[in-house]
Amino acid sequence: MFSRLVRPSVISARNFSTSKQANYKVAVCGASGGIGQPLSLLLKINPLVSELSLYDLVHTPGVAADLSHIETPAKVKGFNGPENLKEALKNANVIIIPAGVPRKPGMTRDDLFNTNAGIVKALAECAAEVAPDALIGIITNPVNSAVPIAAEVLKKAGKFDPKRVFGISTLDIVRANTFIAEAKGLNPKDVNVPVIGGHSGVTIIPLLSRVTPSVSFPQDQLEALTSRIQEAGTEVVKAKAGAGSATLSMAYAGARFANSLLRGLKGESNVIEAAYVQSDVTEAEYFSTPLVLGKKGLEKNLGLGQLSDYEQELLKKAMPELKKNIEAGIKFANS
Ligand SMILES: NC(=O)c1ccc[n+]([C@@H]2O[C@H](COP(=O)([O-])OP(=O)(O)OC[C@H]3O[C@@H](n4cnc5c(N)ncnc54)[C@H](O)[C@@H]3O)[C@@H](O)[C@H]2O)c1
Ligand SMILES: O=C(O)C[C@H](O)C(=O)O
Repeated sequence: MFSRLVRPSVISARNFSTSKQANYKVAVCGASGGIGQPLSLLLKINPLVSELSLYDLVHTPGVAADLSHIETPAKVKGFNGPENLKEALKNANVIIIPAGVPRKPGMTRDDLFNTNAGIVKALAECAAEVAPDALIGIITNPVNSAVPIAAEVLKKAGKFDPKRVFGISTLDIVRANTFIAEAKGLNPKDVNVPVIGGHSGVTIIPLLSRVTPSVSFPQDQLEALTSRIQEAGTEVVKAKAGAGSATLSMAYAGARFANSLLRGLKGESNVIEAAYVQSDVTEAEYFSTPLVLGKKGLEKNLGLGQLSDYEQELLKKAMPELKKNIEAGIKFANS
């Protein structure tokens, strides 16, 4: 169903086969926000979710009441404010974090660090205490630094398992699939573009030499498409003109990733999804590559695979920025 998330069956959730149902508690931190609300909606209609826990500083009672009227089995509860965070996260199987401020035109994702780093740190501290076995998916920017922050916090608490902490880079893949399908007149649901690296500008590395179905482009078009994928977030920030960044496409991407985590937990085989995780495939300590997901989270890192000369160059350009972002996250968490 959700492997490419929205097919018509998703809209008519009552038609879901009951054999797909399972009992997982999913918590969304930042559930009242631009991403949090549509993401929570998509999770409410996912048959693998039995309990949906909505945490934010504001508005969760209203969002929870609204979603709770949808005719699907998932029980929805809203939790407002830090005093209710523990209850919200307690025994969660999956925690998805879109809490924090988004960009305005002219800002980089790094400009969000000062505000968002502390938010991710506090949420990870609580997860370490009350949901140490949860799979944690981080949407909050800058993702390149936010994941190392969460990892360091969990390490300090003695609860870090690199198989359970993920930076959600799915939107880069969703966009790449869409743009390549448009360029070649294909149905996007049939297109798979591997995107590796991190989640900002030059650290986003689309592997257009490895698209399925196989496609090729003259060098100028290859460079233009690569650059559009790398700057797609900024394209949305500019179009929203001060009203934030991507929310709806991110909710879709976040729901697709959460669904892959849940399918893995449930024991489905061959669940493959890329994410930004602790990694030894390059000299960067965190890196996004395709992963096999399973009952304990990350089961196998599928690595870089073969890169073209152009992609090798992109990787070389990404590395200094990525390492700097990772270092900043580690330093913050330990300061
Ligand atoms: N990974 C990606 O691909 C990707 C894509 C889009 C956006 N983002 C990032 O996601 C984040 C959220 O974006 P948005 O558009 O939903 O923003 P938003 O401002 O609409 O929503 C953020 C929500 O977080 C809540 N929040 C703030 N501090 C909190 C805290 N301490 N605990 C819990 N909740 C808290 C706010 O109350 C708000 O409801 C931003 O950092 C944005 O850059 C990432
Ligand atoms: O661009 C942003 O600031 C939000 C997000 O990272 C995106 O890629 O849309």
